[in-house]
Amino acid sequence: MRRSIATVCLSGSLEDKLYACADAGFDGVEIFEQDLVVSDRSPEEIRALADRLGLSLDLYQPFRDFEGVTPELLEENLRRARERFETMRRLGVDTVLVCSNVATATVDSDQVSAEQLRRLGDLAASYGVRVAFEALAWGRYLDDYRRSWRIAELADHEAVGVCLDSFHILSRGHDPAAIEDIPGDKIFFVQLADAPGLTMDVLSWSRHHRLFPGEGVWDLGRFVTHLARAGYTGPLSLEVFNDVFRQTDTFRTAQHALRSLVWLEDRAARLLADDGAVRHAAGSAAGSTHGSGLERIADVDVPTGYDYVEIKAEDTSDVEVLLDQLGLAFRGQHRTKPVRLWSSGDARIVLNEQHAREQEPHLAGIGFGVADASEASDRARALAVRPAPRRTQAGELDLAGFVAPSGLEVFLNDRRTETPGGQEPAWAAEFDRGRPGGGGEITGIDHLNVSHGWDAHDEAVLFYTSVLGLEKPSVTEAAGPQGLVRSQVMRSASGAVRVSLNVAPVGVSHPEHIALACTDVVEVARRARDRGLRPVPVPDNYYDDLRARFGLDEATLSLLREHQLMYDRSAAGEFWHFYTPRVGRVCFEVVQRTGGYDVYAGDNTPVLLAAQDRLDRGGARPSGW
Ligand SMILES: O=C(O)c1ccc(O)c(O)c1
Ligand SMILES: [Mg+2]
Repeated sequence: MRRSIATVCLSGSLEDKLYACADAGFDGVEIFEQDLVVSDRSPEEIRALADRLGLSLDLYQPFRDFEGVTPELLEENLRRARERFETMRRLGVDTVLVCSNVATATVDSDQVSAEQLRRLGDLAASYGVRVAFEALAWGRYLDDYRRSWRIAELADHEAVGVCLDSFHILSRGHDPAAIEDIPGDKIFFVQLADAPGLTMDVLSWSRHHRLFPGEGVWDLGRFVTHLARAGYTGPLSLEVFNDVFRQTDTFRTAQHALRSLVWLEDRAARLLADDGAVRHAAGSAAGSTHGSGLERIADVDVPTGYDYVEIKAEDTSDVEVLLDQLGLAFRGQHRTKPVRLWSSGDARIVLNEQHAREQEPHLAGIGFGVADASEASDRARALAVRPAPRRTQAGELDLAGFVAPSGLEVFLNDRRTETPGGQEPAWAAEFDRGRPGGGGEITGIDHLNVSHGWDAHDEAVLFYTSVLGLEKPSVTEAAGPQGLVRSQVMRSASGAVRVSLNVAPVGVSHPEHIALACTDVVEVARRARDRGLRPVPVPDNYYDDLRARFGLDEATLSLLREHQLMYDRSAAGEFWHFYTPRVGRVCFEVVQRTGGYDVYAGDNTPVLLAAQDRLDRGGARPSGW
């Protein structure tokens, strides 16, 4: 389907926006009126630029407060409309979005609104313009798309149809299935936005918090299937009012936006195909995706586990001290690069000193095991993800790598070899001169906690959703001394891969951590202490709180206190864990899950943040203590 975007989604001047949309690969744009009003380019110049860039101008919007008014006001509104149609003629745009009256409506009547829209339709037709009527979620009388369609139907004018905007429909909890009752050719335009699940007034939610499809809580794939079944063939257009995207780089945001549409089309096409298969089995011929115009891309190949985590620094020796204390073994040095591998069980940590001058230790890459790396790479390429540069020597495995938001490199590998200790990623054979893999208590990587700036978080959510097929079960918030840290947990359906995406407070380099799974956290902590590790200290107040919350016995509490362990419990099981101090920007967490405990001890995060802050300040207290 044609891909379009409202200029209101992006930062910059109207020309900047057009260049960025064309560069990202959009087919067309909606001109948000204010973007034109504040521009020093004439409508003719904008039209010529769009033409040169190969962009169609699909919609002019919004025309406000038209229907449900007194006869005197109607005449004034028609005069306003004539001026706008004049502008549209100069721009060469043939569809105007008219949103339901929020300010001046005094008549709550389908008949009256329909008659007034018919008058507007007559005027519009004389300019060759079509009117797409949109029910705003906060319209004075009209806030439901089913009613806007009823009114457009009553208006019974070839130049009057509806505009459907997923935000207004889904924010009110209205069932989108009734879209299928609207003839496709009367749906004149479609606007798409996702949103976070917030409880607030719909106007503020809409104007500040909309997200690109795939980044929020709504099933927009399903929404698009209703449009396809209604027979809609016009553009799918993003209309995302969002305070962050109004500030981020125009070109980057346009690319990010297009990725959301590519993902959405694929998802909707797959849902249609699945529904079609069901209908087919039930004996009906309907439901084929043929003709829906929705483009499918390569299958998603959800990672089956972590191959490795890469830490990069000019000097990684402090990290190696920590790994040794935790019981991982030095597996070897890479044959041709200043790269070293440490491991225990399936926990593989790659330490990279290549091209890392003056860099402190930080999380630089994640390797995932996938079933078919070439298919997974095709998908990433279809989603226009930038490939990661990699220098590979003859005889070395050429892993497919991609750059995730904030520069983290994600590598995908499907080549494994049998070793005496079990299966291993094939690239591990490129490391030698070390000891065999440790078979200690550490068994693998439990989860990763990665940080993004406030301006890259939503893009990161979309990356892990669209490229790797991870789900986003929950959002948590933890208060730290330097600000609130918001975390979006992303995980594979099996739980084998979990990545928690943190939004760091502005100006704070929030620690990233690698959580290692183990079979006996007390033993790991004991041995680490014998080897000189001082875990992140946990205050006594925390243990008092644990006693109050869980009624733990004194023996358990003193064991926890002795090893500076933290604890959590759910109906399904227990979670025991501790953190190492950080080295550069990274630290390690060691975790032991028992039973079916499947979350992340979110209540313990503020304890970590406060303790880490004390360590960063060298334990200094304000003077007077
Ligand atoms: O917030 C608004 O006013 C507004 C304007 C035009 C739209 O299409 C819309 O969905 C919202
Ligand atoms: Mg809209």
